Amino acid sequence: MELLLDIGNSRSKARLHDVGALTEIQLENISAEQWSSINAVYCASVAADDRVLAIRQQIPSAIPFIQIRSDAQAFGVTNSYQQPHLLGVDRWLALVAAAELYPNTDLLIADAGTALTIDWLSSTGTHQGGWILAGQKLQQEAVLSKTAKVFSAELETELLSPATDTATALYQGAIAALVGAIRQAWAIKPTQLIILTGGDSLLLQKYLADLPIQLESQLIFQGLARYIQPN
Ligand SMILES: Nc1ncnc2c1ncn2[C@@H]1O[C@H](COP(=O)(O)OP(=O)(O)O)[C@@H](O)[C@H]1O
Ligand SMILES: CC(C)(COP(=O)(O)O)[C@@H](O)C(=O)NCCC(=O)O
Ligand SMILES: [K+]
Repeated sequence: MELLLDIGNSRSKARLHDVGALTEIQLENISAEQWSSINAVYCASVAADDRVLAIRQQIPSAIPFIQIRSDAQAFGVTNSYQQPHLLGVDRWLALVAAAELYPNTDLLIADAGTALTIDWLSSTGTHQGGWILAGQKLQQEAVLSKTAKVFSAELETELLSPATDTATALYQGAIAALVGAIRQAWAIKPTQLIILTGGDSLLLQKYLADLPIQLESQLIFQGLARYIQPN
């Protein structure tokens, strides 16, 4: 069994990997018995090194800790960055997993977390580049932090429509930015499929129902799993 870690800028997520099956788990809930059957930890982090260090301290030191980095090429996927290691490892792993799940298919991959990333992957496994923009919360926080009279509220709306109060206007503006960017990406370079992942993927899905969307909530973990070395 292996422990897979996805350390994002907002939160850390963990899965136990057992012969291909992924089970959600909280690091602090892993029992002594479970630790004893974990052969290795595979970690993908886009967060600061001190976050990784703090997490590492919760892991028995005898277990090998393998930190995955973006490659120029692996598993039939080619990175488009001139300096491949600078592509976020979460974006890299999403490409690796998507190429395996949807072979011979050109894809747009949108990862809606702290940031929204949008990446194009050709049917032959070549990353063609992508975009980074502020995610749902950051979109709102940017406006809140630089204005005096805008305020927010806990909201959920079903449709995008002209808003007639401040909090809804801010919320819908944020959703429109994300949905708009995904639609714009698809408009300038359409693909057979759009894969949505990340904490806000479910939220965004309902505003994109007319597009060929596939939700893949475990994409980063599926990418990490490809790096598991046989014992
Ligand atoms: N259980 C949850 N806990 C925290 N955030 C969640 C949860 N479910 C969905 N979200 C949404 O997911 C977003 C974070 O997405 P995630 O992909 O985990 O980000 P990151 O990888 O950048 O840490 C939050 O902004 C929030 O809107
Ligand atoms: C763009 C990101 C911040 C997204 O991270 P997340 O929203 O998942 O926390 C991350 O992939 C990153 O730090 N990338 C490095 C820069 C790049 O990909 O070009
Ligand atoms: K992201």
